[in-house]
Amino acid sequence: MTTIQVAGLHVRHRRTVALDSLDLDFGPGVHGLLGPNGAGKTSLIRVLATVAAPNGGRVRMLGEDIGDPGKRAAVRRRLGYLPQEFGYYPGFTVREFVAYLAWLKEMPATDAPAAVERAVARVGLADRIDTKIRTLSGGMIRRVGIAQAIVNDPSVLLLDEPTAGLDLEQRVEFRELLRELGASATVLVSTHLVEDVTAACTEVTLLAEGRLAYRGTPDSLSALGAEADGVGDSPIERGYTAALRAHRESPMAEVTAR
Ligand SMILES: Nc1ncnc2c1ncn2[C@@H]1O[C@H](COP(=O)(O)OP(=O)(O)OP(=O)(O)O)[C@@H](O)[C@H]1O
Repeated sequence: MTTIQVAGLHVRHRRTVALDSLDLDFGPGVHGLLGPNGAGKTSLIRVLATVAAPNGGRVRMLGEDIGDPGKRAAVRRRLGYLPQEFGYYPGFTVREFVAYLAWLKEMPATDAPAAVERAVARVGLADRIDTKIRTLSGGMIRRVGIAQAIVNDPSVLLLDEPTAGLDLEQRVEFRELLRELGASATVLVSTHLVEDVTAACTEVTLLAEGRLAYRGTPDSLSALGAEADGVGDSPIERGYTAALRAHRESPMAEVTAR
């Protein structure tokens, strides 16, 4: 089942081409979005989150064309989004902030309080729910960001570097949460931490210079690393460097292994 279809997507920031005629589709599961700095990961996630309009191309999400302003509100109610730079109100408690986001997502008022408690518990902050956000650590604030993204049980969840700032134990728990969420939702996670991809993702999409460089499973990417003599400290790191090298040597060719 395809929940997100991207066709000919083009995004420019002034003179920089961030996404260059990108075609992609995603279905339920956890999709790791990898790529070097400036590859276009954030640009893609921002278009999918409906916070940035592309310069060209089309995106269908959950059966709707998100370029159609009349369809966007219905899609947004079924979306969860954690931006790379996540804004919050430091004087709000965790409960108040996540409840505010539930309200913005137009959740029914009768369901919201229990949904807020459930989302906060899922990120391991139940004991801090009535604490002001300004008194939390950076990693805890990141977890508040994840809680607001999942409060509406989204069908599409977009997480831009969600594990940045989380300690190892939290990352391990977060991967478990990702696997749970990916059982029913389409989850896109951009990350620089390839070990998160190995542990939690069902598929890998590697972008480079605004184009698709590789698609496959974490295992197939690791296998490519062994075959193509990639460099790195783990099988998936070797796969990552091998796929990037192949893409740079022949940028029109996407290496696909499914
Ligand atoms: N607001 C902006 N103004 C100008 N250029 C931008 C802007 N945002 C992004 N870019 C450029 O667009 C390209 C893609 O950036 P993007 O942030 O999408 O990449 P990324 O893969 O998320 O990178 P990172 O891993 O560093 O977060 C880069 O060349 C970047 O410099």
